[in-house]
Amino acid sequence: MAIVLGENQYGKAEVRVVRVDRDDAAHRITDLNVSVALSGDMADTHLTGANDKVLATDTQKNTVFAFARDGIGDIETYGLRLARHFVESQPSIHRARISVEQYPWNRQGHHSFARSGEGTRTATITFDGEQATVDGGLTDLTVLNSTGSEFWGFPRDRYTTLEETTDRILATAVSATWRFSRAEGVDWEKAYHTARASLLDAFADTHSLSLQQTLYAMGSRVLENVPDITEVRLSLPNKHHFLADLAPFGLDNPGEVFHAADRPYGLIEGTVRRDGA
Ligand SMILES: O=c1[nH]c(=O)c2[nH]c(=O)[nH]c2[nH]1
Repeated sequence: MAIVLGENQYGKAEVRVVRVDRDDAAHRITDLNVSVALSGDMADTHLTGANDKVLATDTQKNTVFAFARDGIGDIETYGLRLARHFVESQPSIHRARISVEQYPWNRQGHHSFARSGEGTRTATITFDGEQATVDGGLTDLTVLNSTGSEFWGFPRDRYTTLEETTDRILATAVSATWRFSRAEGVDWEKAYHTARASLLDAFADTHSLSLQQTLYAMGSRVLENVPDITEVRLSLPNKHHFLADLAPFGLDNPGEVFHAADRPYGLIEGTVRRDGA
């Protein structure tokens, strides 16, 4: 039986780069975690150890910092620059994938910032020498509705103990990834902020009969508001809040005291796309 090398990729993961823009008295901070994954003509290094086609991951890390010297701008543009550079400068590299996480900081003063808990912006850019693909997104955007959520009408079998409810807390930490229809001519900044606001608005104003229904509403809202986005993938952990039983202490609990359970949690995932995308 012959043994062959299968799919492979390599790169520097989680390069933490922080840029300070000092053009004005009010500085700006760009705080990123950048991962590079390259693939191409890498058989030799795996089969014989010849490294003449291997752009060192250390060089990749240096490139991430060097490209930040000219300014970073939005992470989609920065990722596109890096992806194109690796493929176009190294004949042995046929495909690059750049994944970027951006941590938000809120301004406290001209040169003082507080790390914000309002989610992490993400972008993944791939370039194969001809075609570039851009996925935007966000993670860790934690949201909660203290009413306006029901869950009932589900099947009951011998193992079902969950009570039906017409008023519960609905909470989740949103992870979303959206696919852009093109890699040029998009206002990435505007698209990100519109998509993010769409997710938040749809979460807040959907009277929820299930987290699945809320997921669909959130994805639809993004597609309605951002024409350049063709598909939204959502991963929504159901952060359960169980009404605490205070009866043993002789106390009632009219929906005021909850146990915020950590695990297990329901995990609701789905894709909402334009028909034909
Ligand atoms: O919104 C929900 N969807 C479910 O599929 C589910 N399952 C469950 O136990 N609680 C919930 N809530």
